[in-house]
Order: sequence, then C-alpha cells, then structure tokens
Amino acid sequence: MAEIALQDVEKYFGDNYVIRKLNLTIAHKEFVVLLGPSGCGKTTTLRAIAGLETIDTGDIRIDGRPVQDLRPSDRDIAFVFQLYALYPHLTAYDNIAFPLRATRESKAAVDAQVQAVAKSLKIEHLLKVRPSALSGGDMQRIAIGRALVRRPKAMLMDEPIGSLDAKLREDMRSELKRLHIENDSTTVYVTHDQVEAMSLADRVAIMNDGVLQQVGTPGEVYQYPTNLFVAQFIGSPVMNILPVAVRTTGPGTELVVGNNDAVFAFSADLPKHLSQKSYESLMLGVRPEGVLLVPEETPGYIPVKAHIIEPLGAYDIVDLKIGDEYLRSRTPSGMVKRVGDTVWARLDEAQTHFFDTKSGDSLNIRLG
Ligand SMILES: Nc1ncnc2c1ncn2[C@@H]1O[C@H](COP(=O)(O)OP(=O)(O)OP(=O)(O)O)[C@@H](O)[C@H]1O
Repeated sequence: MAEIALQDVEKYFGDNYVIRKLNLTIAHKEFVVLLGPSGCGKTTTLRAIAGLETIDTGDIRIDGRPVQDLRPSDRDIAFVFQLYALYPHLTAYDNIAFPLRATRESKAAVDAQVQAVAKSLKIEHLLKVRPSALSGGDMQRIAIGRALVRRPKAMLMDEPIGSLDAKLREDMRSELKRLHIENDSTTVYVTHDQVEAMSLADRVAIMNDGVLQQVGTPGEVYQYPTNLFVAQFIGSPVMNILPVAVRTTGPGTELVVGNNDAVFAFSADLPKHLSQKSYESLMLGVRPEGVLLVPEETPGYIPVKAHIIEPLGAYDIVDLKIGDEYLRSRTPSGMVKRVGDTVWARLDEAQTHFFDTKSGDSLNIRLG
C-alpha cells in the first residue's frame, strides 16, 4: 500500500510562494504526472514528498501517516532524477545492488534481486559495464533499476527521460509504462512535456505558478480543460482561442468573430447568458480538429482563406485568417492545395469551449 496525500501544502522561498494550497491525493498503485511550465513548483512538490525539502504549512501523509518528521530514508520511497547520478567507479551491477548493501541480505539474495530487475529492464548484458561506457538511455535504465531494486512503496521521478533524444524518449516511455504495470508501485512523475504526461499518466496534475490548475485523466484534461491555461497547455497544436460574440437567431445561434469577419452557425442553442457577454468577456476555444474544412461550397460552412499550410505527413495544419484572428484547422493531408485558396469551414459544436476572458475559467458549457 502507498497512498500519498498532500493537504493544503504550501512552500515559500523567502517571500515568494512556490507551492500554494496544494491538495492532491495519489492513490495506491496510481501513476500521477505533475505537469507544468518551468518554475511552476513541480520539482519542489516532488522533493517535499521525498523529504528532501521541508514544507511551510500543510500536511503530507503516506498511507495516512504524517511524514514531515521522517527522514527521506525512512519514507520507503525511491527517487529517479533527470541526471542519472550513478556511481562512476561502480559497474552497472554494483550501482543497482547499492541500495541493498545496507539490508544485510545474503549475496545470493542480492544477486537474485539485481538479476530480476536487470531482466525486467532488459539490461542483463550491461551489468559488468561502468557508466562511462553506457549510452544515456542505458544509464537511465540502470538508475531506474537502482530505484526499483528495493521494491519501494512509491517511486518519484523527476524528468527521468528529459535528457534523452526523441527516439529514445519514446522507447523509454513505453518501458516506463510497462514497468509500472509490472511493479505496481505508486508513482509521481514530473515533466514539462505534455505528450509524455498524457502518454504515461493515469491522472495528470497540471500546475502553474505554484497553483494546481486541474487534476484528471488525460482524456478529461484534454476534453474538459478547466481554464484557459490548461486548454492551451494540453494539446499540440494548441487550442484556438479567440474572442467571440453570441447572437441568437431563429433556429439556433451564431458565433460572430471580429467585426462580422466570420459568422459560424450553431444548430444547438447556447445558453442565453452567453449572448449578454461582449467580445471583451467571452472566449471561444476550439482545437484544430474541431475546425472542419471542406474544399467546396457546402451548406452550413462559411468561406475562409488558407493563410499557411503545414504538411505534417499524416495530416496538414492549415491556418485560416479571419479578420485579425487566426484559426488553425487539422485537415486530411493535401486537402487544401495552395495558400490563398478559399475553403469552407464550420465548427464542430461538440468540440467548442467557452471561457470567461477575465478569470480564464471555463464556463462549462458542454454541447453534443
Ligand atoms: N532552494 C531554492 N531557493 C530559492 N528558490 C528556489 C529554490 N528551489 C526552487 N526555487 C524556485 O522555486 C520555483 C519553483 O521551482 P521548481 O524547481 O519546483 O519548479 P519546476 O516546476 O520543477 O521547474 P523546472 O521544470 O524548471 O525544474 C522556481 O522559481 C525556483 O527558482
């Protein structure tokens, strides 16, 4: 069992808060990713759980037991850093076996555990090698092996694959996922890479400026972002955000962009209170896949001009210019032939979001 609970946790460095009123419970066996831009307090949160950093107020509990007064070594938690922190003079085998030295287990028992971890990480052939002769990916496998060998209740990982090249990062992502399934240890993982977060996490906890913004499954944070920050931090290319006004018509509603530069028809009725909001107070959010394009004039679609086309192989990203605003659309590759071409656009109502401009909060209007 290892449930990690943070309650009203706050941390200050001097007068600046780094973590503010953080409430987050990581369930037994859960894989939670702390995601956010550089400096938002992710590492400090992780170090506080590990006991490497004190907190100013609040409570951190592991399996219900307050741990603030426990030393890091008494918390039964393993830590993997971005930089491998291996002992250069020891072989991979001895690096992995290192945490078991203090346990006074027999040589045979230590060997069995090291071999089991090496097998699971597919590094049996590297055990006699010293770190200086290993690639970055292999060094990180050894560092993970050293963390796993103790069978800790919980694993804390701080950007463990951040320094690897793109291909290796992808391989390691799948391996980390498999290892988590095999080992079942509660995992808290820090990254600023949203793709990594989405692919690994049971739940993603998004932080900004020391404040937890939203916690949810990758699907929840992608589909129902709680505010403009989350909406634009999750997803690539980023969600389109533009000021709009809502106009009620006979059969439905219209969304007006700019000075009548584009008027998108909505078949669904939008809540009446939206039409009272002005351009300054209402933001439309729609992901590029929610901006639907067709090459020919079609009822329900409005004409727009292609401004930039980015061919990405599997699909294209097409920027449309609407007055002073831009709207990005994800389209089948080659559908829009040339920059300057007129194409026809409509918004997928089910994929639209509305935000209050001032607070940035989602108005929680779900259509479709
Ligand atoms: N020991 C310290 N003394 C003073 N300020 C600190 C200390 N450690 C961290 N900070 C500051 O606290 C803030 C949060 O740092 P933290 O490392 O937790 O952020 P992060 O989200 O993990 O960022 P990164 O991804 O860049 O590591 C930063 O502004 C950082 O400069």
